[in-house]
Amino acid sequence: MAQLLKQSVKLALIQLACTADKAHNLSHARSKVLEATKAGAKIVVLPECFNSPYGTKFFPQYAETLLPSPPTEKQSPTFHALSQLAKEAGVYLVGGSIPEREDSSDKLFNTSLTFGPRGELLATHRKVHLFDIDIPGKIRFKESEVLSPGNKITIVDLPEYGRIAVAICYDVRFPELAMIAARKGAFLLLYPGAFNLTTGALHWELQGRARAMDNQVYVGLCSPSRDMTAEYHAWGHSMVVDPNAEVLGQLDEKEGIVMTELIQGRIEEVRKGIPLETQRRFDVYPDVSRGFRGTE
Ligand SMILES: NC(=O)CC(=O)C(=O)O
Repeated sequence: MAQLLKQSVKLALIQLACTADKAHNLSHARSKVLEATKAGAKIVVLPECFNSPYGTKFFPQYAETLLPSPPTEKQSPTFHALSQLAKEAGVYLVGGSIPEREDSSDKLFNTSLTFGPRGELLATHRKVHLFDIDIPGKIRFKESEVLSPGNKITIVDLPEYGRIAVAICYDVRFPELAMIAARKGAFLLLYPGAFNLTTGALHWELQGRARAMDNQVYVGLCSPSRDMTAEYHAWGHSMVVDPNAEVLGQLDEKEGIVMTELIQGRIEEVRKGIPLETQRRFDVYPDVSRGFRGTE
């Protein structure tokens, strides 16, 4: 039987120090991506909102227009910078996320662009679940005050390696999305994300490990580093989890790169030991995702 990951591959998560200076963020991201690829990474991930501060008041100011695709350099300098960088480095680049403005509707989205090694755009994911929380005395954040949600699950085929899924931050809290991607054959679920000091300590690692454990796939969570002078304090702790829910690598709150080898055959090994796939009882829960098995 074909293995989900066609060959072992090095994954790098760049926990970038993100500032209010977009041009600086882009050139800094470039140097870190090149550092990771020189060390052998073939799939590289940037954090959520890597080229702007994270906050509803910043989204309109930093938003770029991505449609019609490809946008002009003026409409989206980030699109062009990421495309050129993926090509220069010869890697699959999951470009974190950026605030996007859809010109036709004037709606804003939190959007992730994935490029292939020839600089070609492979996928666009608009954050499906907006980060709306209110924990008294701790944190109130309402993305929906300015953002609109995306409406699709994003699965990307990397011909040499297999299938990955890309979603953004709060999306990780919704197991349905991860489950469907895994049933469709993804070997890796990637979440550019920016949890905070309240939810990060409680749920960041738990969410990553839970999605890996439930689905027996690799999971990567990629955060900005923490800046206590910024308005939003990111949790950091970018991490890679293996299909047995073991943490393969995790940073602290400072800037850095998590480099991990994803091993061909590991998913199948874990699934052989704990064969959830063949033990599911669709007769007991026929409405749950039976139709999502297979590769289409
Ligand atoms: N920033 C997010 O989208 C999500 C988050 O911080 C959380 O779920 O907690």
